[in-house]
Amino acid sequence: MHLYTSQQIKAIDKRAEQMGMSLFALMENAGNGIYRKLMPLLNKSEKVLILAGKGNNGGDGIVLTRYLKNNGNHVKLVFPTGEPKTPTALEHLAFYQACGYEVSEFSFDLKADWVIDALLGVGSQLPLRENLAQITAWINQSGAKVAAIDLPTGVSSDEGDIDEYAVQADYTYALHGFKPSAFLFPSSQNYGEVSVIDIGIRQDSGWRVWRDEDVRKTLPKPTGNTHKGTFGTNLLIAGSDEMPGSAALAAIGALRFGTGKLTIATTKHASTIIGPLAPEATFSFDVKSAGIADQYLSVAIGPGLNPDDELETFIKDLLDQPVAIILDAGALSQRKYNDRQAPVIITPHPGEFSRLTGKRSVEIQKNRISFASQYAVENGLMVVLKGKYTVIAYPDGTGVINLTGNRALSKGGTGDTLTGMLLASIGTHQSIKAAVANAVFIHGACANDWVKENGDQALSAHDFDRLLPKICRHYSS
Ligand SMILES: NC(=O)C1=CN([C@@H]2O[C@H](COP(=O)(O)OP(=O)(O)OC[C@H]3O[C@@H](n4cnc5c(N)ncnc54)[C@H](O)[C@@H]3O)[C@@H](O)[C@H]2O)[C@H](O)CC1
Ligand SMILES: [K+]
Repeated sequence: MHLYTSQQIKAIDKRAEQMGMSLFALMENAGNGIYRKLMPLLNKSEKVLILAGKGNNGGDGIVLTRYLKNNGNHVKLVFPTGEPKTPTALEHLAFYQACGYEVSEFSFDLKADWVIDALLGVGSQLPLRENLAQITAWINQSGAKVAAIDLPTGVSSDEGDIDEYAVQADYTYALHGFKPSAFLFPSSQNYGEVSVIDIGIRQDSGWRVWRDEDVRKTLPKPTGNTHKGTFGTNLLIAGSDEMPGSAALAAIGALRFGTGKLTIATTKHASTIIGPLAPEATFSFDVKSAGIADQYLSVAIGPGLNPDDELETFIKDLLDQPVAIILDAGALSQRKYNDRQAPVIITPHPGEFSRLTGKRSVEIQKNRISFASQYAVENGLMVVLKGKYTVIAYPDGTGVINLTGNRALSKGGTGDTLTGMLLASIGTHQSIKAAVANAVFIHGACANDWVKENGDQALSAHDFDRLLPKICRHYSS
């Protein structure tokens, strides 16, 4: 479940060849792997049309055709843009023909139940040239089920850009690993259901998808030997007279995700509203940044706070303290993060990230992974870039993509709950990377559980109060 850019794939192919694994063998593994995934979906009576391009993506299509023919499926191989040009695709074509199999003429009158898009892969450069746009437009209106090899033709590999006539796939078989565009916008919408095909090379990417098994492996198990002080005291600086609820929602997230002791720094008025919703918390009405590290294990600041000069000065001083800090909402602004040893985590949604970086939200959505990673590395912090496919970028250049969550989360207050969960999480986990990824994963998993029985529009952030106990139990048992 790793991610690779087109450049990385090219380097991997080269290295594999130097190590003795030929491109011919990799292409064989690719075509065979796709065949195995596709077989259970295909009905023997269905007609399959393989559209192969001139590069190695077309070569994968040639191998797939051979396996389908060997199996007795109704399958035609066509080269709508001309015969293959790369040496490896030509070698596979020669073997295909030596097996006694033929290449058919392409025509817009061909009919099929399945179209396999083997036109362009990671070697593609947008926009579509020559007659390709005509062919992809024909695929999209053919009414056939469409499976794309590696990526849908007309979709960029590493960015969210798509050609106007990009293939709209039902299934995409990504080779060796996901390409970034599977999790970017609008490109991800062209992929359909994506799965990764193992082509026999070791996985070595610094970026991957955070999966169920990662959560089960890293989520702390109850040891029976803990007390309220085991995980230290967490400090939540949140809530104002006008926005007391944000602090309450963050407190629910923290308390339900493992905080042993929680102190909330807020206004007296806000405390009267927060108190009944989070009676376990204690309050501080005059918090000072000096000495915070001696009293608290970690600090989250921002939900329900107004971004003003006073807050900015406070945060600057806070950043000098050797304590883990989570910055959200009102605490997110453009600033310098001088060399700090203790971790900083920022949790912007694309609009907030746009304010931090000066980049437009559409550009951010097209490049969520690379922009988040660049910001994390340059500033030495962790970025949780929220939204569908939340990106978690670590300061060492690695990162993970989270796939849990759904539309139900697009509600005010759910982000506050996540901030509280992150605050609790970094106190209970051994690894801070896993702490952040698990909080994001479980937060999304709560929303997934919610929509099993409820309307997505009906989720409110305070529902996490009862969703979290169930979902935590599910992943820690
Ligand atoms: N390690 C792996 O993952 C392996 C993947 N394989 C497959 O190989 C392709 C990449 O092959 P490559 O030959 O580099 O590129 P393409 O097949 O994507 O196409 C290049 C071909 O297309 C022309 N072209 C590019 N852009 C356009 C455009 N916009 N319009 C028209 N024509 C275009 C270009 O000029 C070239 O002629 C990868 O995706 C996998 O499918 C290997 O099989 C095994 C190892
Ligand atoms: K393709």
